[in-house]
Amino acid sequence: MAEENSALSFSVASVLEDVLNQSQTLDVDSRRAQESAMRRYEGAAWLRKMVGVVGAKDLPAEPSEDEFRLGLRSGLILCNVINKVQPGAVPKVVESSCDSSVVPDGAALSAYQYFENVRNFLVAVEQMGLPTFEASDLEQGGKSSRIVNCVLALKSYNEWKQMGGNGTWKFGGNLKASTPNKQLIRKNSDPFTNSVSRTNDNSKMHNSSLSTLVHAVLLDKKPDEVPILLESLLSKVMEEFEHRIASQVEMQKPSPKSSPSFNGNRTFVKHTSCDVKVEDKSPVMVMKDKSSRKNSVNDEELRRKQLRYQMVFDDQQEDIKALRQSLLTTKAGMQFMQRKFHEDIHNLGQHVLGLAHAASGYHRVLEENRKLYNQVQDLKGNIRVYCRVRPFIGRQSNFTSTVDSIEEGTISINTPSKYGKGRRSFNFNKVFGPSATQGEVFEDTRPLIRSVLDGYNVCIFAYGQTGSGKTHTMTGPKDLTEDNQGVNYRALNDLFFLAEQRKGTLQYDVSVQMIEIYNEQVRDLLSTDGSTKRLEIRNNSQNGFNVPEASLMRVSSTYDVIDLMALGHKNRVVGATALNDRSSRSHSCLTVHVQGRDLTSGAVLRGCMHLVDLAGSERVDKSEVTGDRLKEAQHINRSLSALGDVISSLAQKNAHVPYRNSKLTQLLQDSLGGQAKTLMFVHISPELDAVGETLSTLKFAERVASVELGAARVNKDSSDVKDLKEQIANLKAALARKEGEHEHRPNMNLQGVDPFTEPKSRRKPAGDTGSNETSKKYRSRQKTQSIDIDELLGNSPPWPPVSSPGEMYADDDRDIGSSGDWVDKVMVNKLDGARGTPGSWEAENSRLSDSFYQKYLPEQSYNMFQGGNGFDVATTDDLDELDAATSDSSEPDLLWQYNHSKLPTFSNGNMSKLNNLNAKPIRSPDLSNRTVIPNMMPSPSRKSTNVAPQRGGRQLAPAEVKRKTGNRK
Ligand SMILES: Nc1ncnc2c1ncn2[C@@H]1O[C@H](COP(=O)(O)OP(=O)(O)OP(=O)(O)O)[C@@H](O)[C@H]1O
Repeated sequence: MAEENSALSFSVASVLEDVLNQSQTLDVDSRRAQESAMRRYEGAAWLRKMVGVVGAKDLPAEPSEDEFRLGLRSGLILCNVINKVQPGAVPKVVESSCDSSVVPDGAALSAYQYFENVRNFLVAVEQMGLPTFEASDLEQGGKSSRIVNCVLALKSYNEWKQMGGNGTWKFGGNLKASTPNKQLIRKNSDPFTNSVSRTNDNSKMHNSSLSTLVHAVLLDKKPDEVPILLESLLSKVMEEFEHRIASQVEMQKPSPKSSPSFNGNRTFVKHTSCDVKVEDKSPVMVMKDKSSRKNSVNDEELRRKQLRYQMVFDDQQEDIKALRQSLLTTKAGMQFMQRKFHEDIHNLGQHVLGLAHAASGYHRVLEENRKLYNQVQDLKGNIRVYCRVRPFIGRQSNFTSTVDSIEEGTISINTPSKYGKGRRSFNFNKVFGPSATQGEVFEDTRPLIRSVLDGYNVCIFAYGQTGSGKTHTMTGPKDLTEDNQGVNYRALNDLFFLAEQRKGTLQYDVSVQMIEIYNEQVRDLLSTDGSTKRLEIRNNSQNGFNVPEASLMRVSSTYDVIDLMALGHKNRVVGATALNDRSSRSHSCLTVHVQGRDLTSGAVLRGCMHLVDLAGSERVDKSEVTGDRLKEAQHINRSLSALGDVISSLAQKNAHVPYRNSKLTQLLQDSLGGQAKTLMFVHISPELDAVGETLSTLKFAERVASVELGAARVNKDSSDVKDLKEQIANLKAALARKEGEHEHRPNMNLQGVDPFTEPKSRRKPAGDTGSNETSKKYRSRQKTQSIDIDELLGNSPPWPPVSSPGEMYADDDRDIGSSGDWVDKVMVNKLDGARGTPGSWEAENSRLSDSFYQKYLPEQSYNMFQGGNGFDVATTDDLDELDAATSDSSEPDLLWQYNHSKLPTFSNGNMSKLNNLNAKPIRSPDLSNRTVIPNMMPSPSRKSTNVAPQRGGRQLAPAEVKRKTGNRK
């Protein structure tokens, strides 16, 4: 409403203004007419003055335009006047012959005459440089103002001339006075005009300029004109006002022209509707219309802008559409990519899983390979070699080690320039670093212990330079605890543990011996009297293992072993050198005999194990030994050198192996080149100054590792085979007696008689064993009916040795054979008992032969001895295979024995045996039917049950051991 009021008040002011402007326009026109008349009158007056009233009788004093034009039409007045101003300007003036009044409108003169005067006048005027006019201007409708202007210019010229004609004549009249707009412009200083202009400039000035405008309009008006003018003005105002009101009302209505979408600006609409009326408006209205036009232009511009915006908007819509489309496409693409990505990730995951699987498989395969490698080694019968690095001891902890790295089975040694600077790697079955515990070291040895119980021969020996830790590994340190016990204690402990576990099915007897080889003499470390008897090493026909003829002590618990070993270690020669304050000056060997009886089948398993702690090789310049120590060192080095020779020839597969060159190699003969399971612990010292010894030790160990053993065989006799063996032994004994009687000699040389137990190479030369001492013992044993078959055969010193458990206890005069441990003796005793009349060889032989042939020759023994194709007797090899299948050995050992029996190509010279074996059934039903041996040939197990247990099985109290032994150190 306020807006409407303001629009209304504006309209009143502008209406009034418009009215005043209109009246002003009228006023200007009248003034213009007045001015023109005035100039005309001035011209007419001057002309009349110049030519006289008579001469200018056709020209009234205040002529109208027509009168002025007609009065001058003949040209006479003009020519006469100009000749007065400029004499001779028109040389000849055609005068009128008659009174012009008679001929109205100059018709009395001919047109030609008039024209000549006019023309002459115009030429003269032009020549004078005065403004001219057209001759036609003198005619009706011509522009009289131009004629007036020319006359006034002539007048001015005349006046200038009369004034003296000084300077340049300049006409002050307005040559273009006929142009009203110019005149209006020239009159811009007029308050009215200013008012309009200001109104145009600023509508706020309307009210103030209005009074000025009215004042200006009325200023020069006569008093009697004012009421009429005001009346007209007011009526105009009212009329315009009503018109504006109507327009306002019209504007209130929605205009069909106005676009609803185009901001609905009413002012714009109003001005648009007024556009057509601009020409009819007052000056104020014209200004308003101009404003409207301007608004219209703005409107157009806006419309164009709107169109542009619309186009831009449309374009943007299109773009948005396109963007949306591309967004959708991108989204779909992204989803596709995402799916693809997930698929790829999944595939990648699968691939990684596959790889991980493959990797774990690869590791499994590696592990498997390692196992297989060991198995192949086992199949090849190689000696296992474990390497152990001694830690720095005492104050050596900061010393640099020669050991560069240790990885599973590989040890790398940094070699100084002297040995070809760089690194040298050695591969063994296992390498134990300086931090390896006694328990860890034993863990990898355990399967071999189990093998002993399963009837295998085992040899574990420690090799290395002096002070490298051999005794530590095999026995332990000086201050022994359960944790730092060495292999010997742990092995025996395990044996008892396993024996205990198996006691429901197998009954084990365990006996130990302990010897040392000191200065090339075999000495009994468990001798009760502390003597240093020289003993021999010989083959035990029971298990085919070279064993010493030393005291055989039955043990039934770990405590027994601890006591006995304490005794043995006391007896062992130990001396201080520059390299080791407790240097072992001898090779020591703890031999463990195990005999297990199957409680149901009666089969007997015999295992034998050497646990050898070698004396250390030493450079005497380093060990700084003299006297006895030097002599010991020389013996030690010589025997180790002999061991090296044996290893070399075994590695080179020489036909001849020099076992007999030393007691040590004799002892280890079956362990190195036989059918035992052998493990060597090679020890090295970490010190830099020992690197030479370390390298040669490791090279030696590598060589040992390459030595191929014969296939390990289980020492198991079934009841039948055992009985057969007993029969054979009896036959041998009978034969020997017979021959002895025949030759009247008590000792017989039966060399080459026993094809089963004694290889030719191992037999001693005739006469070598028949020492007086032995003969005496033999004779004394005869009294107690306790003899050894080998003793009987006379080709070796008596076995078991004189320092048997029976002899260990001087007050116990028991029969060695009565313990039932060793079959040979049991058999002999049995035979003796059965024989009734000792020495009756014929009768005995006849009885044995009868018995033997009745039982076996027709079916078995004949074939067995003759190699015929009759009854298939299970040979030792058959039994080995059977054992392999039934033994509760640890897996590697089972594989060992199984593969050895199955894959003869890896074993030496067993092909023919295995071929036979494969052709035969493993266990013949007939054989099982024939395993029962008549009463006259009781099995050792039965025999043993008849024999009262002796003190050999009792645990030896340390005090008792001490009492019975002397300390040689
Ligand atoms: N693995 C080990 N951990 C701790 N100490 C060790 C280890 N091996 C050896 N020793 C110590 O090193 C020293 C020498 O060891 P040890 O007597 O066993 O050597 P050796 O090879 O038997 O020497 P030798 O040949 O002269 O008899 C001993 O004091 C021993 O306790």
